[in-house]
Amino acid sequence: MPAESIPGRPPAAAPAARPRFRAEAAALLLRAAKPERRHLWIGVAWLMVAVGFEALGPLAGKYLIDRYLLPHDADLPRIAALLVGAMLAGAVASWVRYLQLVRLSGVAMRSVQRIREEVYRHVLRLPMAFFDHAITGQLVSRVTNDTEAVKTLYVQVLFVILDSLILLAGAMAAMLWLDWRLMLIVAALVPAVVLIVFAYQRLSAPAVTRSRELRSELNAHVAESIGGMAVLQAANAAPRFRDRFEGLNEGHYRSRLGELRANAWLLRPVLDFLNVLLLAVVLWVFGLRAGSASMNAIEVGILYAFISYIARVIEPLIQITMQFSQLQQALIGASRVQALLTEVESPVASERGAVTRGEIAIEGLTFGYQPGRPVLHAIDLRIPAGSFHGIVGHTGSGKTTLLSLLLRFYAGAPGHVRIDGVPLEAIGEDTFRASVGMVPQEPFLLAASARENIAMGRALSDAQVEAAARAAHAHDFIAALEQGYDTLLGEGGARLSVGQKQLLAIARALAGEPRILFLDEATAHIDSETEQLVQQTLALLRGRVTVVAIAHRLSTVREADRIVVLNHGRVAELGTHAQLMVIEGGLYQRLYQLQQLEEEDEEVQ
Ligand SMILES: Nc1ncnc2c1ncn2[C@@H]1O[C@H](COP(=O)(O)OP(=O)(O)OP(=O)(O)O)[C@@H](O)[C@H]1O
Repeated sequence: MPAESIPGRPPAAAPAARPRFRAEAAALLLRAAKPERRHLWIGVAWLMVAVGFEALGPLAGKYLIDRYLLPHDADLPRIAALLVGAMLAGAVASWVRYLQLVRLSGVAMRSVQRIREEVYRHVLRLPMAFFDHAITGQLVSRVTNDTEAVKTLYVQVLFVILDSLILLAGAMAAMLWLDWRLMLIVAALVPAVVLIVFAYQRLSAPAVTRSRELRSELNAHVAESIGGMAVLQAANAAPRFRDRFEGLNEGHYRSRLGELRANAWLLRPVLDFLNVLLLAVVLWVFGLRAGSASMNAIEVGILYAFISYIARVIEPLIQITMQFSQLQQALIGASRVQALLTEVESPVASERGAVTRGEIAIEGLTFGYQPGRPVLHAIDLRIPAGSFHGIVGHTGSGKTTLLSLLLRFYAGAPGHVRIDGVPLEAIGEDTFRASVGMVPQEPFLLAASARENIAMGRALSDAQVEAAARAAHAHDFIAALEQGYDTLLGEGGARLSVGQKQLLAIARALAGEPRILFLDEATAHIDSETEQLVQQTLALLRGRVTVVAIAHRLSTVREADRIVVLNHGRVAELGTHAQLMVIEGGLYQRLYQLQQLEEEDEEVQ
């Protein structure tokens, strides 16, 4: 099978090339270092001091040649003082460079830290609709790799460029002072370098963008393969996944190579050639002057200084051009981070409303994931505080969608759901989440201890955690683990059976002492005996907690105060088990009879 044939994965978004994103990315990079202004200035000051000390070397050399060597003036104490002075200047320059590096690296690291936190906080506030389309590996890549762009910018790009510019300015000023005509010849280098950089950018930009995208796709592919390893192996899909990985990896290698080629052809060699050319021109000019007999002893010192300075002009220019590749990468990384940051967060509700009793009123609720394709149609439902409601219906009838709306995971039509008379969207986020518990269809467990999984970061005492586990009938199996509540459960709770994970998820929801509890197929994976225990738990909550439970297994909701039967997104039937069972040819009755037949079949087998 060809490498690109695994379906279901959209290509990585590529906002990087658009100028608006570039400008925003640059703004993001600058914003990251804003609180560090003081450190930035101190770092730049150290940089200038270091460059100043470094510039003294050639001047000392020129002075030595002109003043002592050519006139054969063997004033040893003075020569020694000059040499010691030059060495001291070098030592001071090295020390100040160290101070500068520490200061500026600190700025860069803290900026990365800040941006990474900002991105992660933002991801936590994104609406669930975003995650319907997001690809985990790519998101991870944004938060970890792309935020590093900031470090590259500050440690490598800006300061190398700044450093080089200061060196360049220093060297040019010194040359201007020594001989302005020669300085003009050297200055001709600058437009040549600008041209080279321009050509480099044109050549390498597509490769840089592509390699970033492919790296993020590689991450996504690895994350997806590891997440679905059991299915992947069982479906013998490993060869196809391997082929796709190798295809991506090959693409990544090629785009990196394209980038390196542009680097290797354009930057260093061309600039090195210019260096040689320039030296030749300067020597030629000196040669002409010697020929016209206007050269005197002083000019030899100037020649020495010039040759030293040309190296000092070429090196910063090479450094500056080399940084453009890094700058390119930094901007592309930053524009990907910026694209994520511009995703609209879930609206923050005011802190006015609160859940007091737990009464839910739904009126005319219509909702669809895509415009014009409703999944729920004009739902009307009153769920009194403290009651137990079951939701049943065929696969795809909209049960989870209804629960997701009640949980505020999606912004449904505002004003159609009220809790205790307050519109859902007006209840403060913290109050809402503290009052509403949820047991999801797929129990999600952290790679942490059983205790941490129940507490989920809430300040709960050991006694509260244990009480919740007992109520959910999870205490016995947790206590039987080798370190009881402190046993690490492995990634995704890999150490537990699916049924045990469900019980733990129920314990977690109960530990928050919610006013309203939503369960989405919480009994799907537990045996009948444990299911009865869960039913007892739910019965105990009656009157205190409003329970809304989706169940495929109808026995779970048999005792509910009312059962809502959904059919193609509409409430088809509503009533107690007994009331629904007498609707001749009714949906519930049929579902119930079918399930009983299935159970009988299982018993016979
Ligand atoms: N995130 C989503 N984006 C787009 N469509 C969705 C999304 N989630 C569900 N749907 C669609 O909405 C409809 C109702 O799905 P929902 O998950 O609510 O059904 P359900 O009754 O809970 O099914 P099940 O019993 O299988 O869990 C389905 O047609 C489904 O394809």
